[in-house]
Amino acid sequence: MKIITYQDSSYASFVKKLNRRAFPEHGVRELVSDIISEVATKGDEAVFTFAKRFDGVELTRKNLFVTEAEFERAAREVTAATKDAVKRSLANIRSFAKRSMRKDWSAKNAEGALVGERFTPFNRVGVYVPGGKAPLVSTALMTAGFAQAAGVPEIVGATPSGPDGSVNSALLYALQAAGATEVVKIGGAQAIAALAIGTKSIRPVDKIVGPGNRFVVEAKRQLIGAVSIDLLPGPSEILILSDKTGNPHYIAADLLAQAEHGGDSIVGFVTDSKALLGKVTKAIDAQLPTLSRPDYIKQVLKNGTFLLQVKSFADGVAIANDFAAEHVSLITADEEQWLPQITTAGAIYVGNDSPVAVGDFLAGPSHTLPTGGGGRSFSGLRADQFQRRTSIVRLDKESVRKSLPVIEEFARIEGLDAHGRSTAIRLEK
Ligand SMILES: NC(=O)c1ccc[n+]([C@@H]2O[C@H](COP(=O)([O-])OP(=O)(O)OC[C@H]3O[C@@H](n4cnc5c(N)ncnc54)[C@H](O)[C@@H]3O)[C@@H](O)[C@H]2O)c1
Ligand SMILES: [Zn+2]
Repeated sequence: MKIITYQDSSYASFVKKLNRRAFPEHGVRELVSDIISEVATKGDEAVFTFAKRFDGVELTRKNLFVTEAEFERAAREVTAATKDAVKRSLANIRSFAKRSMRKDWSAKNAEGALVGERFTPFNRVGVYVPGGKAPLVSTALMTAGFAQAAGVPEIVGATPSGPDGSVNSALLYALQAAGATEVVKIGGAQAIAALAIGTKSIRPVDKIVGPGNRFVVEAKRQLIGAVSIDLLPGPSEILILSDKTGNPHYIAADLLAQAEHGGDSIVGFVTDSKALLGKVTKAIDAQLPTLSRPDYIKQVLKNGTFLLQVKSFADGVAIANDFAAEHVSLITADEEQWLPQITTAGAIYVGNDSPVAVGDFLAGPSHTLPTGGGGRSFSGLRADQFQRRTSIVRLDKESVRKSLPVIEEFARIEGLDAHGRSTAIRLEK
């Protein structure tokens, strides 16, 4: 853990680095580009080769997709408690999704033409569910669940299988409950490429959503155009910003929960209270031995964790906006003042009693959120991202008459006679 205060000489340069931009890593960019070319030229065969190389599984056209029998077995194996948890989480997702969906509208413009927007669900989307480090059952709900709520008829789940070709039962159950109509047992950049470009066995999709490791994220970035995507959600992260009213035990617990994601996760704590910083440090040490993924946690504590003492709470807010964290926890006596000022976070958890874990699993908004500084330009996954928007325009003679002088002027400036003519002709007897 890096502990830094505003009085340290390294403070300024450390804070400057927190203002990040997500750039693709050099080696990853080339590797992913090669994987995409292979899938584009060799199709299924390339997919099978990479599945063997990276996931150690022998795939063929026969076992590439989850079968009906596998879905049935999963539903038998899953406990009633799991089914109930999935059901309750999906209920919150659906009601959240319903509210954030965009609705058709129409209105008259200044010339009296009818203009409006119509929203229709995408026909076929791919939902990537990471499978490398943990069976992310909740991620299946937090992606496919929104596509389902938006009325997408074909939802293709993709998740890497284990070396024996199986997929975790709870994950399969959740995917099906959240509306997946097919599940293909592949992961990594090759899965994204296959979904975007299509192979003999895998029909291409129109849009790909969902988080993943650096290979998955980079593949989504490179394939924009072939498909649209949601955002580039990479390794999970948290920034907890607290004044002296923060509960150190709760804060430590949230930091450790985030560290549990392992890998390149980033965990930050920012406070203007020296006393709280000391208490949080102690609480982390006290809680750590009681947790079950010590290796992942220790790795993140070593490489991706910082505790920062700022001079004023306003400095902390500025840092939070620069850092643009996936999750921000805001704990302050003056919520009314500070909450509106945090504008780049994927999600904000407010107050001592709002664990990020509840947002991960149950609250309603998708936990698929921008990371790596992406929060400055992207928002988290929402139901309206599964709606295609089409604008609609209808004129009558009267609105054509009122529009004509403006059309003719633009036609003249741009040298596009036929444009002017196509409008004027409608007023001829
Ligand atoms: N931001 C969010 O909303 C959010 C939500 C959930 C998970 N996540 C993140 O998603 C990530 C999941 O990563 P994961 O690794 O567990 O699962 P993953 O499914 O994303 O990646 C596993 C796949 O990567 C490929 N791969 C592995 N090593 C490779 C290599 N050396 N070269 C090329 N390809 C390789 C393999 O094909 C494998 O199938 C984590 O970082 C987690 O924090 C983010
Ligand atoms: Zn989490």
